[in-house]
Amino acid sequence: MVLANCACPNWFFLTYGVNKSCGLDCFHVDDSKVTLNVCLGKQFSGGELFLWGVRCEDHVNTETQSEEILDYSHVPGHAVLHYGRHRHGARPIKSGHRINLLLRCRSIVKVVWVPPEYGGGVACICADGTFSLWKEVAEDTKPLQWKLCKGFETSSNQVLDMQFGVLFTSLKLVAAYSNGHVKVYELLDPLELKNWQLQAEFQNVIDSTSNFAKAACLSASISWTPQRGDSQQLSFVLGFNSNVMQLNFAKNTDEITKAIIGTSNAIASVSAKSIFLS
Ligand SMILES: O=C(O)CCC(=O)C(=O)O
Ligand SMILES: [Fe+2]
Repeated sequence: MVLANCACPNWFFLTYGVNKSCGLDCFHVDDSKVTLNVCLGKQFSGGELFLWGVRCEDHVNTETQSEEILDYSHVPGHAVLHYGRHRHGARPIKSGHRINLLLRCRSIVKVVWVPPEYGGGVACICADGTFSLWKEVAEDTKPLQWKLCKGFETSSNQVLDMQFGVLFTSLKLVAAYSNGHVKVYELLDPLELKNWQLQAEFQNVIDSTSNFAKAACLSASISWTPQRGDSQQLSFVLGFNSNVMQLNFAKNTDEITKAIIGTSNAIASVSAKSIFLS
């Protein structure tokens, strides 16, 4: 199983002809940070690429301003590089055939299986710091495919690490972000991998960042503590590396943040080292 070719197809060829084109109905955003679209040939007319402005996930269907509209006629041997979130599509081919190489830059840096009792799926962190959940779709005649279940909103912060934690019937997911925040999500419906609720959010370097306002995390590593007996508490340790030397040195012992996650939603107390949910 090669996930890179399924969940985040990095590159593929497109062939369009008069009866096979993308058309206005395929107006879309790509599942990538940036897309490189190289026209390889051959002879064709029509098939222009139209671009209608960059939008975030929540505003993908908002109005287009006239100054945002850009029509580009493909030229064999030339390439276009655009943001994945730049809304775009291709007009129908009027004659001939067009072949393009599409390279979607969104390589995977980490995959984690969803615990088996919650179905076959994986979480992916991509090199651009985005983070999503994918489910296997098996159809008899077709090769195994991966379908996007949930893309987590990361704003301009990158996800550095994530891990699942299982507490009785509840599935939790903890993610560490480049701005030093840690988010704990809970799955609301065990049968619906897309329904997650943010249960807690905290700063993992809470004392230190007030002194170093611009501190950011460069890497992080999370591990859930093995559960003992029938303990009703779940905890994890988080190690991180920040861009502020003093944080990594002077606060050496604070690099490990320990969080105790109980069964309900409220944060009872927060300190540099411990988060208690009760
Ligand atoms: O046909 C084109 O040039 C654009 C195709 C495209 O945007 C895509 O496949 O994602
Ligand atoms: Fe596209």
